[in-house]
Amino acid sequence: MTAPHMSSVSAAPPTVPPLLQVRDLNAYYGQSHVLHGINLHVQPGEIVSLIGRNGAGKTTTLRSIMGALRTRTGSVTFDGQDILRLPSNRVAARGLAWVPEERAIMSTLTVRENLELPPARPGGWTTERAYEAFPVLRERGHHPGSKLSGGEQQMLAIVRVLRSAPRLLLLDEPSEGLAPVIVQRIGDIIEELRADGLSVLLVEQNLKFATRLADRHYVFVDGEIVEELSRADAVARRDDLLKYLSV
Ligand SMILES: Nc1ncnc2c1ncn2[C@@H]1O[C@H](COP(=O)(O)OP(=O)(O)OP(=O)(O)O)[C@@H](O)[C@H]1O
Repeated sequence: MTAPHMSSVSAAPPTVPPLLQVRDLNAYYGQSHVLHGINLHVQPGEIVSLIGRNGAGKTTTLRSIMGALRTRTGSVTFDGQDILRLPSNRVAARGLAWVPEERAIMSTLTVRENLELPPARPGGWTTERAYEAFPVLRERGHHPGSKLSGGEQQMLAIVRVLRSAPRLLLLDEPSEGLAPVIVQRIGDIIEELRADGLSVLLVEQNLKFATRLADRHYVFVDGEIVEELSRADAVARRDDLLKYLSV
């Protein structure tokens, strides 16, 4: 592997202000310093991926942005407003929605109850729209969340947060452990969301999925970003990226 370096992204510099801007983010679990000066941004309507092997700091970055991890320093702005000091419920109220790796659905509630529980906002997804996107959820409407397959749980976890009409969706490994046909369908929905103007920050270890969807990629190694790649760079440097992901 070549020495880590920041490659220049071939896309033109952004002409509109970023929707999300993270500057010099450092995060800690107790005495353990796990993020070391993370700088990244997401433009309106952009899909950006965070890639890197297990433990590189991708999930911690999402948790830090959402305010689920409070022990961090630096700057996080959303639509030009500082959100670093806000509790996570107020971060969500600004228009960020997070689907964690463990798919936060209510296991004892039915699919329909899961869909109807989050507060609805104007422009947010209705239950009918969720059923149109993933018809299997309509078939499973009366089943408890605990009885769903992994793919069905992932679909439900994504559509239930869309009820709040977020402007930025943070997805943590949405393809993990799912059959290729389900991964394909989730990718289709993410592309539809982007077409509707939603921005997405995507943590992925599935390079095929990440390179299909993302406009730009940040490569994480040991709590730092060592590369920023455009869509074209990521395709051309696929073998290097696979090395970053291998254990
Ligand atoms: N709750 C925690 N307490 C202490 N250390 C943690 C905790 N969660 C994560 N870590 C450590 O922080 C570092 C970054 O982990 P993080 O989960 O952000 O990595 P990741 O790139 O998302 O990988 P993964 O795909 O395994 O989640 C790792 O060294 C991990 O062991």
